[in-house]
Amino acid sequence: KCTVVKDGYCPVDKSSSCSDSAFLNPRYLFYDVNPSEGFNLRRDVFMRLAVFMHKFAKKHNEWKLVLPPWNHLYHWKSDFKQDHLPWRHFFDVDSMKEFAPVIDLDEVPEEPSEVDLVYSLQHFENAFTTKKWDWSDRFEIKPCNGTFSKYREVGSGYLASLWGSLFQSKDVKCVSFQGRASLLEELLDDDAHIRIVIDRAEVALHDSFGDKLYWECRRSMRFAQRLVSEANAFRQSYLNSTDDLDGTRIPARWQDQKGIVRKVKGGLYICAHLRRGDFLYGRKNEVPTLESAADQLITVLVEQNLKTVFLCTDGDEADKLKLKLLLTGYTVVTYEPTSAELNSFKDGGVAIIDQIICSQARYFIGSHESTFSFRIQEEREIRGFPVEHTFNRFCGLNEKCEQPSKWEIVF
Ligand SMILES: C[C@@H]1O[C@H](OP(=O)(O)OP(=O)(O)OC[C@H]2O[C@@H](n3cnc4c(=O)[nH]c(N)nc43)[C@H](O)[C@@H]2O)[C@@H](O)[C@H](O)[C@@H]1O
Repeated sequence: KCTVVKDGYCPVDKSSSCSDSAFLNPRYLFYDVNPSEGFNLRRDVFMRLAVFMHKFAKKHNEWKLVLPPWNHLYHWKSDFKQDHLPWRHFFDVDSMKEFAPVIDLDEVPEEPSEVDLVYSLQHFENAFTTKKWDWSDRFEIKPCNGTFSKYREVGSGYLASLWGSLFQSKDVKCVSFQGRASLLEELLDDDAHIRIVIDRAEVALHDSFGDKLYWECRRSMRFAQRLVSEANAFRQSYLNSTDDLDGTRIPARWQDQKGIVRKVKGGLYICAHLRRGDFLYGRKNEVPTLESAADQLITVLVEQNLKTVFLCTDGDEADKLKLKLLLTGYTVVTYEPTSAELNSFKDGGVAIIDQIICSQARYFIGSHESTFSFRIQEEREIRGFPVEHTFNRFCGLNEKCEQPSKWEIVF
């Protein structure tokens, strides 16, 4: 049954009777991210590791990258618990497996409560304060800085909280780390352990941001089909938008997409991603007042000769109502799940549905330095929108406003 050794590894789900030593003696690379990071930065951290695994697995096909379950994130405001969600709740993990050997935690045989070793990444001390900065890629096992308090010595090992569960680790090593994720290869090469955790994985950087491999990995991150279906049904019902009408259809398999022609029109609406929440104080100069946001939207609507805005925001009901009033004469559409739908999709799924609807709009305007907006821009790049219809953002009232960098897709 182990049919494929394409690109040097067998996709794990097709491998049950493979006699390859990789399947007889699998090794698992777990990872975790600083708990305060949001959903869309976590997706970016995943990509850094997935690109690394894509290359590493060609030489060491016994390794699988284990996707850390999603635990209730700070931004998930619904009051029901949203813990231990596997990646397949949000993403098409089978599609992701076609890029790199990744598995959800519950696919690890005998889900472990014990790992062999945690490498906890940390920045070099004074890395950002000394004037003489050493830019070279490097790492060094060092005494642990603040993050070490996360690990408690118990008996001959350690107890650690990883992705919201308690784990025992035989050992913990802190690694001052500076550079690309592929530097991890040197750490793993010298190691004979079976279950290794890379904690604070966000410290590792992209091997190469925005190159062909980056985009292959990004294209493989298709959303879970039920979220796509829900977004598509909503588009059809409330925005008269379908892939065929809008010309936004892409091949069913990401591997079959060979390029884009930047002629895609999209649905007859603009999408506004208006980040509020913690941005109201964290990015207060760049967040527009609602009056200013409405003015900026009217300018775009007139320019694009459109009458409809799909509003996607983490603002509250009062914000949405006020914006609707400020846009009287235009139609403002929002995706409002029933409580049963919210319970089923969860806050993260609803956010993805918002993102999917935005990725199909004729024109997109997002929020300054929001990774939520960045991921929408990437989806639109995959569909082939003209760049000027994608890389736009709201400006703060008194800000010297620069538009976002144009990170164009590469095949
Ligand atoms: C500055 C940093 O910005 C980072 O936010 P930023 O990149 O926008 O993007 P995220 O890291 O994804 O965090 C924002 C979260 O807020 C919710 N959210 C934001 N906008 C929308 C929306 O339009 N629709 C829906 N349904 N949900 C939204 C959603 O849960 C999303 O994952 C933060 O994660 C960090 O904590 C920090 O504040």
